Amino acid sequence: MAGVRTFEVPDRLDDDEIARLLELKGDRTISVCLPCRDEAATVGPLISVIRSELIAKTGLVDELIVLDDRSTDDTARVATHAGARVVSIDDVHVSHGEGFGKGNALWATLLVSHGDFVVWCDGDVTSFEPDWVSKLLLPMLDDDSVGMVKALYHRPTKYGGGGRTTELVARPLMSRYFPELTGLAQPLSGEYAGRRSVLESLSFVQGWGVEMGLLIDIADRYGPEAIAQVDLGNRLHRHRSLQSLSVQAAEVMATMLDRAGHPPGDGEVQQALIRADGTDVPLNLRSRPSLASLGLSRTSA
Ligand SMILES: O=c1ccn([C@@H]2O[C@H](COP(=O)(O)OP(=O)(O)O)[C@@H](O)[C@H]2O)c(=O)[nH]1
Ligand SMILES: O=C(O)[C@@H](COP(=O)(O)O)O[C@H]1O[C@H](CO)[C@@H](O)[C@H](O)[C@H]1O
Repeated sequence: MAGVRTFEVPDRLDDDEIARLLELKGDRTISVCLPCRDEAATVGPLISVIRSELIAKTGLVDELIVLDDRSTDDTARVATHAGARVVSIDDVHVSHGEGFGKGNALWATLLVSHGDFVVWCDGDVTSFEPDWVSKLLLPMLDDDSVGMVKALYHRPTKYGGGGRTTELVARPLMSRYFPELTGLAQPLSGEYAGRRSVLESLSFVQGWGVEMGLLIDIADRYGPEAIAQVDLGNRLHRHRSLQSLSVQAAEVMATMLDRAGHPPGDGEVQQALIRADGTDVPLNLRSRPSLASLGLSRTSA
């Protein structure tokens, strides 16, 4: 069975490898986008290192955007001060209607960025290395048939393993319905790169189902071999409570079951996670249409 491809990359990219990467890039452009909701505590150093190592030093990255998703902390000020272009989600909503969630933020970054390739990174990562961006780009710059590159990493924390939603929801459902994706170690990883022409052809689930939706749709449309993964080493990030993660799990599950052809049965469809005390949390299962379907495509990298 065809599946996703794992590309070997060196632990550290030396000057020769960076030079080769720049040659492969040619005159194509690269955007790094950070979706952020209340990430003032961690986003500054991320921006600084991307600016100094990937923009000023090598010129690999052409554009750095922080998408501020209604932060109530100092994210916008910190990000502006560190040198990112900060886009408020409210400005996107003025022209495209209101949305919510991580997927909505990612879709907005695709809309406002210009790169032929887009690299995403979560704003709460504290183990970021500039090589991550280079490694995520390598397979796509080298091979035109690769449309998306996901990070594969190790999580040296007490939570261990692949992450709780990954191991308890995404992986079991991949095994059952999408075996062609099971080779992906970190399907939910927030660090990944995409080819604009591919990304613009896809709709984006607005909530936490966005990563699984994109992967399933790319495999369906372009074949699983259009998806690659590269090893980025160790990753550290903030951990949510189980209570909060259960909403993420419910949205990932709903996205996967919908795409597997198992939407909820007849009768009233529950679009909420119902807790034992009877309270319910609405699930964010709406989608943003592909940019191509809106006539908003930019390039064809
Ligand atoms: O509605 C949302 C939810 C998340 N995020 C951002 O998406 C990334 C991933 O979210 P988070 O790290 O909270 O997920 P977790 O790793 O805890 O599952 C982070 O940069 C968040 O700030 C966002 O912009 N809007
Ligand atoms: O993998 C998972 O199960 C969750 C939660 O991880 P933890 O159990 O807190 O290590 O984390 C994923 O989702 C996040 C939101 O998009 C991303 O930030 C992580 O990269 C991703 O692994």
